[in-house]
Amino acid sequence: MKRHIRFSDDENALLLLDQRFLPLQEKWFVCRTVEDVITALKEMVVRGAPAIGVCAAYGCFLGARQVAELTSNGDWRVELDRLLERLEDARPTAVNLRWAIRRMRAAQEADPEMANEELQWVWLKMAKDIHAEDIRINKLIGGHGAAVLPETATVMTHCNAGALATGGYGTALGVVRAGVGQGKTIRVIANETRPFLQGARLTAFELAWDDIPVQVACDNAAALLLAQGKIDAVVVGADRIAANGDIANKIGTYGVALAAREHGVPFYVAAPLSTIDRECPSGAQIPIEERPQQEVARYGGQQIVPEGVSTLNFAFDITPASFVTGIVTERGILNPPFAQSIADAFSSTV
Ligand SMILES: CSC[C@@H](O)[C@@H](O)C(=O)COP(=O)(O)O
Repeated sequence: MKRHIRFSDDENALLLLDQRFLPLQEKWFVCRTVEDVITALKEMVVRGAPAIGVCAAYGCFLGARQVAELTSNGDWRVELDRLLERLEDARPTAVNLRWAIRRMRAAQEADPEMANEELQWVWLKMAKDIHAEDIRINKLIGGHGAAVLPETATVMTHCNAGALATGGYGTALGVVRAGVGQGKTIRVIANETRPFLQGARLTAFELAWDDIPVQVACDNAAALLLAQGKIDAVVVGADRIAANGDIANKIGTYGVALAAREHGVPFYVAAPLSTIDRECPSGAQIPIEERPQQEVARYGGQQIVPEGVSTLNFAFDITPASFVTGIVTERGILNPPFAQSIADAFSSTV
């Protein structure tokens, strides 16, 4: 897969492969300000929890640069706070957004008198490091997850937890990529993932690009495919994982987990530790993003719901920890009971 998040030193801008137009068109969205990054996140130019975190880190740098141009002396810090608060609100469920901004902020708080120019330098370097680190972590996740897949496996995925949803390589699709790299014969059934069609458009696009066999199925075929014994493992990503192991992921994930449990198919969640929110005791405290009604009411630019009829557009659901076979992280696979294995993962060093 090509690199879809790039910082151009020549243009001094963040360039994002615009996922709204994939797989039909390759267009690039240019971010020069925090507002551009907020728009990119809200409009889903870029999406997927780890990718959102990487873009937020670059957004901090763009914010620091922008306030240096607009304000004088100490005022820039106040204006920067305001911009970063807005950035943090761009998408409520994906915790990597808050995680990245906190990490950037910690560097500033360590030296509160730091001049704007120096902060820009520090933050651009940090954003590039977070980006590179995410790819490295995805590869570790991939290696751990691939080890539990059979030599020949059909994997069901939901949404897109691939290179396009991360700094590169992918979490759930990182497991698939690493499995193929280990010489296993892996094919993927990608649930189409209404309404934004991340599975049909993005997962299929990036796997086909890498010559990994993939078929797209309607979301409502998932239970049938699991009942027919056609799936060896379900592997999905996560937007936020609570301290007890409850998982927030793309709407429809919970239904897939229910059917997988009923039919004895292992259900793995692949995510970096930065997706685990230890301040969130359970899934009940995870905010579920509601998106514009139009995303459900329209399909391919056409209105498909009668005018005047409202729609429900919850972007995520919560899969209880009891349905999860294992959480695949960069520190290995966490097993139930997750409250304990999550706490252990944070206390261990690699
Ligand atoms: C590696 S990405 C994991 C999740 O972020 C992914 O499965 C997902 O639900 C993304 O939702 P999205 O609304 O497309 O940002």
